[in-house]
Amino acid sequence: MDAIVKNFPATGQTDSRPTREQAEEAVRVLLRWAGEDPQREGLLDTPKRVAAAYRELFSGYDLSAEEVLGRTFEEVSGYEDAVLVRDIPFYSHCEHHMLPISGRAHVAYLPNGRVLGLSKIARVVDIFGRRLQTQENLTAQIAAAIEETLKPRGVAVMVEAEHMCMAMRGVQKQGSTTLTTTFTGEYKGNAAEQARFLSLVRNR
Ligand SMILES: Nc1nc2c(ncn2[C@@H]2O[C@H](COP(=O)(O)OP(=O)(O)OP(=O)(O)O)[C@@H](O)[C@H]2O)c(=O)[nH]1
Ligand SMILES: [Zn+2]
Repeated sequence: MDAIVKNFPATGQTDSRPTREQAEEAVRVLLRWAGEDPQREGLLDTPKRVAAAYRELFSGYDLSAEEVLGRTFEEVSGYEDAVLVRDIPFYSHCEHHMLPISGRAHVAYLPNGRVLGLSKIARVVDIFGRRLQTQENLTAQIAAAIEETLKPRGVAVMVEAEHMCMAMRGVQKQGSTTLTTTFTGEYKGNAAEQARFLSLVRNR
């Protein structure tokens, strides 16, 4: 849990960040490492583009899930059954190879008098997705962020994803997906609630 909390809210270390020029130089080194000539015309602007793309792909370090989830609604007319947002698409990058992970997250919670704006759940998936991740940590961080800010009766998160480090290289198994789940509160140890979550996710 410590690792989860440490990564939350944000870990944007702007003080120790290299300059854009240093980042671009690092891209030139990797281009040479790949066997390319960074001075080739088609590659001249590539370091600049890659540095900019990195700011976008890893923008989750500059965002705080706590801030995004801070606004909750209390007027819910006594609604207390599960709220499920399923099929939230996301891209992330594995922390082992820095290669893409693409998948879908399904997030449910049991309200405790307060609910979240639905888009905020998808935003939280993006905040943690746009960091270097393992799928296990991504799943646990989404659950922990909702648990700690909304304090619902329980949270259920399922992530299904394909890892390019397993598809494009290494063991080269295209199309295999990894499934991870985290359950907190009333979902934890409650097989019936978990089964209901899984069937809501699965039944179209
Ligand atoms: N648990 C977990 N493992 C991951 C995730 N993303 C990638 N991996 C795995 O991390 C492992 C890293 O293994 P290492 O043996 O250190 O690295 P490697 O030699 O590049 O491994 P191979 O991919 O088997 O070639 C691999 O088995 C990857 O499939 C993830 O989200 N969760
Ligand atoms: Zn990997």
